[in-house]
Amino acid sequence: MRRVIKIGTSTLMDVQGQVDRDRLVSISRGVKQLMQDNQRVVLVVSGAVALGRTLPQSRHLSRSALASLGQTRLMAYYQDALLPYPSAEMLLGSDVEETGRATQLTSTLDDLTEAGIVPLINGNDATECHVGDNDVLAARVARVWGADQLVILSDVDGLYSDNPGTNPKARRIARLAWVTEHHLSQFGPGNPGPLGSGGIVSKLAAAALAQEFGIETILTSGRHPEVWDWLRTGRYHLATRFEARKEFCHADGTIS
Ligand SMILES: Nc1ncnc2c1ncn2[C@@H]1O[C@H](COP(=O)(O)OP(=O)(O)O)[C@@H](O)[C@H]1O
Ligand SMILES: N[C@@H](CCC(=O)OP(=O)(O)O)C(=O)O
Repeated sequence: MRRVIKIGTSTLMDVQGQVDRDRLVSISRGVKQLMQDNQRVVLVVSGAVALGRTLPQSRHLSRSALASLGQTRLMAYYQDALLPYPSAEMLLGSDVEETGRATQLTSTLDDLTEAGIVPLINGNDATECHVGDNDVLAARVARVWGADQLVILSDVDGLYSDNPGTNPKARRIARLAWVTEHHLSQFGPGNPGPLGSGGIVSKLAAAALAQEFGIETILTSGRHPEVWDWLRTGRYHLATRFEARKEFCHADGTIS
């Protein structure tokens, strides 16, 4: 089982904008359990900008400078928490699906995960800064690597009929077979929470990209410690499951 797991800023940080250490421990314990089950895990981790903001030198810095400042901290937190498994850092741009880059990325991810190393990926904010990048970046990595599943851990336990932060009557959608243009406009702009950046629309866009390649996406909250058991058993109690399309488009453009 190859999984790409994206962990949003809102999962790593608490409401005061500091790293939630208990949650970091719970996330890393879950990742280690998957590794012990011989599963291959690639993490796409957000939080560099938010961590950069916690530092005294951050005043007047641009978003990309904040990301560079916070990135070393972000890696240090995950690196420590994942021990004894070693981790490896990658900063990737939006061009990962270009042929030469995709081949190299796949073999790098294969080498690392075969050796029991956890790749830690973030968008390269020094050269590209797009809001909500990491949801879509995670989907691109999942496509290139041929992952079986994309998991998006956010602060919300799935896609709701409306923003659950502002509409208490919003209902969670447990399964979605097909993300369409209609969904993208229906849920747009999908206001992010106080710490996130892409909101629900970037998660839908990521799920749509994954679906195109026959990869299912699980969107749930990284705040539930039980998430890791759900991933191991395949029973997702509080989540939206974006089903993998039965018919899908291969990297060479053929449909089967
Ligand atoms: N229809 C919706 N369903 C679920 N969440 C929504 C919806 N519309 C807006 N949101 C908001 O999107 C937020 C998650 O996006 P974001 O803050 O970017 O998280 P992350 O940091 O995990 O990327 C949720 O906190 C929620 O308030
Ligand atoms: N690369 C940025 C995160 C960009 C992003 O997509 O953030 P989020 O919406 O919290 O997943 C950072 O590390 O702060």
